[in-house]
Amino acid sequence: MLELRHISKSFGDRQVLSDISLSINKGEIVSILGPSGCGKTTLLNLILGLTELTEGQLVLDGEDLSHVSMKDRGFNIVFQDFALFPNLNARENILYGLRNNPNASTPQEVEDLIDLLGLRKHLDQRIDELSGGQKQRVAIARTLVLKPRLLLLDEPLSALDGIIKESIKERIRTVARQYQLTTLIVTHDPEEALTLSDRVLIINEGKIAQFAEPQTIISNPANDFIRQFILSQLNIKRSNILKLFSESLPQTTPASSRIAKPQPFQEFGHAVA
Ligand SMILES: Nc1ncnc2c1ncn2[C@@H]1O[C@H](COP(=O)(O)OP(=O)(O)OP(=O)(O)O)[C@@H](O)[C@H]1O
Repeated sequence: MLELRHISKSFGDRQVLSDISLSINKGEIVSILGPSGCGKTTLLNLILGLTELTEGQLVLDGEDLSHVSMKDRGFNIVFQDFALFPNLNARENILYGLRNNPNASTPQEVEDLIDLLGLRKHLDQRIDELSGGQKQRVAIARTLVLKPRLLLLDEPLSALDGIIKESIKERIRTVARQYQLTTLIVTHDPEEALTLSDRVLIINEGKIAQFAEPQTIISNPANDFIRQFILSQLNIKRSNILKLFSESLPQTTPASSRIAKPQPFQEFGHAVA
């Protein structure tokens, strides 16, 4: 279990995060959602160890990691721009991290991961010959061969759309379940957070606005900020949200009354990105 205990962060006089306390279960997928500047990236960087805490503690399975270096925390992040090597092919990128840590995965584990992420037929292609979804899967594979104790994803779907996005979501879920890998995802997109995660952490102005399961956030938003933040996005993408949460929405709210009868959720599990 990952525990954040009364975490605060200031840059100079400016407090960016204040008194963040929560626990995340092993294998859980949690999205960190909030408007631009609310402190999402700062929180991710504090967990990763890129930034020092001002106050509070970060504890994993009872071990206090608050002052442990980034390298020794054993976490890993997939950045928004993938940070792949364009002159290497997909296989070389996946294996790159193992050069300094050759025993992190066995050859069989690497092959299993390649199959799990559907990358076998792309292994000999150079990075600039791959689609956005394929690059994202290579970036995830390259991180996973190092067997991180925690997977952090920074806006993993922002460069993708439609069926490719759904396919990557499905794969992130499969990886988290199969490897019991606690996964934290930064996003500014409510639809993404609500459809991908077990629980969503909504931050507003550096404080927790709500930390709950998607259905609870939809049916029982904690305050006006959530109501407006979620509902305004629902108005744009309501059909997608409703496919998943039609039963959770109160029947009498203005938003739900404007919405057409929900269609069954379309399964994209076998789509190829
Ligand atoms: N190194 C720093 N020094 C000073 N202020 C910083 C630093 N890093 C972040 N901030 C400030 O902290 C606040 C939160 O920034 P952060 O990047 O965490 O927000 P965010 O929610 O990730 O935003 P976005 O969605 O736009 O990336 C911002 O007001 C930002 O200006």
